[in-house]
Amino acid sequence: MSQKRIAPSILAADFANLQRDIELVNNSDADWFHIDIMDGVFVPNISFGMPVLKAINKHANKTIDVHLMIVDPDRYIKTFAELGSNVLTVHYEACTHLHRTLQAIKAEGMKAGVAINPHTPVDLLEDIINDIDVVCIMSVNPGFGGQSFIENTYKKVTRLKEIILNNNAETLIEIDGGVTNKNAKELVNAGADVLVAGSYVFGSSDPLKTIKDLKAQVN
Ligand SMILES: O=C(CO)[C@H](O)[C@H](O)COP(=O)(O)O
Ligand SMILES: [Fe+2]
Repeated sequence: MSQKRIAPSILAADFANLQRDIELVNNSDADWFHIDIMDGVFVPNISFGMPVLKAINKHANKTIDVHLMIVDPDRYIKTFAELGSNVLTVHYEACTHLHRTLQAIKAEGMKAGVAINPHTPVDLLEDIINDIDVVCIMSVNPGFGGQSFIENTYKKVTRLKEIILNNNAETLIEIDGGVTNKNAKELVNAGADVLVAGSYVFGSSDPLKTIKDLKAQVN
């Protein structure tokens, strides 16, 4: 079985010491940088935008996983490719022509991700599962870090794994929101491949050790 990945969410980093926190992730057992872009329209919060991603990319030496919480993401696919994104994830709820959006992301050389809100059933992705590289199951309502994990997520992971296997797809399952050492193992047992962790990592007294322990716990 392939290694489970840990993706620290930079939303929870110390922005006044961004380079330090990026180097910390570089030197850790983490696999991906998870970058949350919020527009204040799709979600009731604004995080940061292109100049900050550009600065992150200058120092980061791991896969850049960009989670777009913005309306009409097609407008910025090319820009995010130019900024060095490796995985570009759009929200199911923000796309009218999701299949076309995924094709456009791949045409720019990136892996294509689809995030779904807690109220969106995973079954809605079945017909396009072979076109999706990563499904990001939101285990909180998007917009903020530091929220409590929604327990119904386990059921969604199990069902999505079934859909992936039934269709011989190679899609990765990513979980985003409220991930800690309390739910990581059960998520992976249900079929999760990538665990995003923001406040659990950067809010801990020793983020390097927290990442190391989380990675060891799920592998
Ligand atoms: O997409 C997100 C919020 O919309 C973040 O990636 C997520 O909240 C991670 O933060 P935490 O681990 O603190 O819940
Ligand atoms: Fe996210």
